[in-house]
Parts: sequence; structure tokens; C-alpha cells
Amino acid sequence: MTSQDLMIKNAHVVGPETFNGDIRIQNGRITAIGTDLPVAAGTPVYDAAGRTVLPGLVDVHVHFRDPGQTAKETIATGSKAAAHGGFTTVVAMPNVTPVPDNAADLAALLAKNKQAGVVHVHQWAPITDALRSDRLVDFEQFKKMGVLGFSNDGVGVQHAATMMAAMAGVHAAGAPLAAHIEDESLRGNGVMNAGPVADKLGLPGMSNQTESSQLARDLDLAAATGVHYHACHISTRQSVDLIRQAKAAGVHVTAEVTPHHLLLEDTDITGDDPNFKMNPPLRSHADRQAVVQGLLDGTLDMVATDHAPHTLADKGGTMRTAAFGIVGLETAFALLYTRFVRSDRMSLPELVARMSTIPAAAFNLPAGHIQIGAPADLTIMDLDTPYQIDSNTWFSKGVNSPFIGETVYGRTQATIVAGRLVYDQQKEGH
Ligand SMILES: NC(=O)N[C@@H](CC(=O)O)C(=O)O
Ligand SMILES: [Zn+2]
Ligand SMILES: [Zn+2]
Repeated sequence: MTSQDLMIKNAHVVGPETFNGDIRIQNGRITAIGTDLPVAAGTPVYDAAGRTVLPGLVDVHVHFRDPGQTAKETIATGSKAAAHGGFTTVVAMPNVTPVPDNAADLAALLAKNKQAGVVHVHQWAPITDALRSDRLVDFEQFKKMGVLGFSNDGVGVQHAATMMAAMAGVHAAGAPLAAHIEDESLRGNGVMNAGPVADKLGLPGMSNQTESSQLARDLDLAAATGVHYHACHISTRQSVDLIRQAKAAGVHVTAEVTPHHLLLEDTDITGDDPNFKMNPPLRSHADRQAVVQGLLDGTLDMVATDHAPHTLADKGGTMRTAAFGIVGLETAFALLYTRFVRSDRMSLPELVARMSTIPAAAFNLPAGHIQIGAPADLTIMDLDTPYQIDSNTWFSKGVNSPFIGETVYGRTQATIVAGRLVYDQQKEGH
């Protein structure tokens, strides 16, 4: 990624900083903000008139499938999808093949993130070997190598002793631990939320307690160890209550919620459509209301997409047989802007906080602000022109989404990473 100079003219900036004016970028950083800034000869100019400029979005939970499952996604296609969705920083999960649970595989993955990523691609390392074992990785060494933190996402850590030792070790290494929270003894062979909809469809369900009972365990262990515990893809009302209580008690816990858990319920599953199959599953109306309320009151700190691309073959078939997961990078901002900001449930600065400033601050990432000295990671949006979500315009290899065809507002015009245009609607045409 080469740094660049750029002048953004006529910027209407919304976020933690709000102003109208020009933004001068030199060597990948913001060096001046003001009205009618002079443009040095040879500096490219981006005219942002009529658009809205936001700090680059941050997604701490994506799956890029690289190495090992590159028919689903690669670091190149996933990070380009991120740029198209307005994201300038993402953190990739380690459930790739092979799992980078040794220094050599991890070093190769970290190097490839840098080389192939068109946005900043950070990395979660696994907590245990191969994700499913109880043998802890070398937290100190991996942290020194540059991972953001540790996660076995895709699989819950089943044994309390393993989790407690992991939390102590991750904390000692000065890193956060992000948990995929799922008790496999309760989950059984469930493929969607347990309840009347699953009963009607004749599909095996997974209860809320599959998530919340393990979360209760984890919060107790997090309190005892002092680790920064990050709860992935929270989906149930019981989990929101548990996190609210833990925060009140001073536990160092942060939590994310996905766009699909904010916007969809199990009652939206009207037939056998695997684009509604993900883990955790779409829950009940009461659960959805609770996660929305949790995000609005800050119990849930941030939005993360859990971008989970799959091939058509893996997503074909039925709710029983298809892979879990949906893509999210190219729809997240537009969906939440349309359904929350345009319908007055949330302000645009609040959405920017939940999608950029807060996740950046939670994980010490240099993002989330448009101010002098900050890295020039910005997103320029058209917030006024409606369009239909069309997977033909996507850069992700995955088209597994229940949102295709929806009419939304919020189309990325340009994404700038370290002063460089990594997505430019005018050039790409889509
Ligand atoms: N969310 C999903 O349904 N699937 C994720 C795994 C995960 O996030 O747990 C995947 O890797 O496909
Ligand atoms: Zn997960
Ligand atoms: Zn995930």
C-alpha cells in the first residue's frame, strides 16, 4: 500500500468531528483542514461536494478464507469488498486452512494480509491449536508478531479450564480475547433458532441458552482474570442483560452485534432459504428488540459484520445442509443507515461511532477520527440516492445474503486508505 497526497475539496464531515471544508492529505496523513485550502501543483483533487465524508469504517470480525478456501474469498477480494462497503480497517478471523496456530503459518498470513489487503487487514490468532483442541497457542510470541488478539471464532471454547487459562495468558500478553460463544452440548444439531418458527418448518433449533449460558461462564472468568473479553455476534436478550450487568460490575467486556441480528428475526425465515442460515441464528422478535436496545444504550459497543462468504455450492441445498454464515461488508453501512438513521432511531454520528470510532478505540486501532495528524482513512458516501442491493456490483466472491434486492440509501463513492483511493465509484462504475 503506497501512501499518497490528496486534497479533498468541499467535504461535509460527520462523525466525532463535524465540519465543512477541505482536507489536505500528505504522506497518507491529514495535515490540514480548512476552507479554500490551496492545492499544491501535482496533488490530485477529489471533489466531495454533495457527499458526506466519514471516518473510514472499522469491522473487527470478518472471514477472508485465505489460505485454504479461496473459492469462497481471498484477502484481495475480501478487502476490496471492505473498501466497497466503506471499511478502511478490518480484523480477520483465523478459521482458515491451515489454522495459523504456529509461528510459520501465522507469519505467512500476516505478510499476506499486508501484501494483498487493499485496506488495513489485522488478524485474530487462534486461542488453541486447530481451534478445537485444548492446547493453548503461544500468546506472547503471537502478540509480538503483530496479531490484534486471540479468537477461536467458529467454535466455542468448550472447557472452562481451557478458557480460564487462555484468558489469563492472553491478558498477560496484553491482548484481547474475542469469543465465539456457543455451548455445543446445548446446541445439538440445531440449524436455526429454537421456537415456534423452527417447529413450524420442522427444523432442529438451538436455544438462546446455547449462547447465554456460556457467556455467563465467560463473564465470570473474565472478571476473575481481568482480560479484555470481547463477545462476538451477540444475538439474545439474555446475553444483552448479562453484558449490561458485567459492565456495571466493572468487567472489561466489549460486545459486537451484526447487521442481520439487528434487522432480521426468525419469523423472516418463511421457507427453506439457506441465506437466512448463520451462527448464531436469527432470533425472536424479543431478542432482536433487546439487541437493538443494547446497541442504542451502548451495552453492545459496536457493529461487526461477521462477513462469512461461502460458495454457491456450500450455500446451496437446504437449511439443514447448507453452511452457516452470510456476507456483510458491502451492505452493512447502507442497511443500517437506511433502517436506523433515515428512520430516526439513531443519528448518523451515533452510527459512525458504532461502526468506526468505538471499535477503533476498543482495540487501539488508529482510526475513527478525521483530524490533523490522523491517518487519512476516509469514506465518502452518497446518502441521498436510493438503489437496490445487487450482488453483481460486489467485489466479494460470496453472494450469500438475504438482503439482495432491498432498496437502500448510502452508496460508497470513494474509500481512501492512507491517502490512496482504494475504491472510486467513478472509476469502477459499481
Ligand atoms: N457466522 C457464521 O455463521 N459462520 C462463520 C463462523 C462464525 O462466525 O462463527 C464462518 O466462518 O462461516
Ligand atoms: Zn462466530
Ligand atoms: Zn465469525
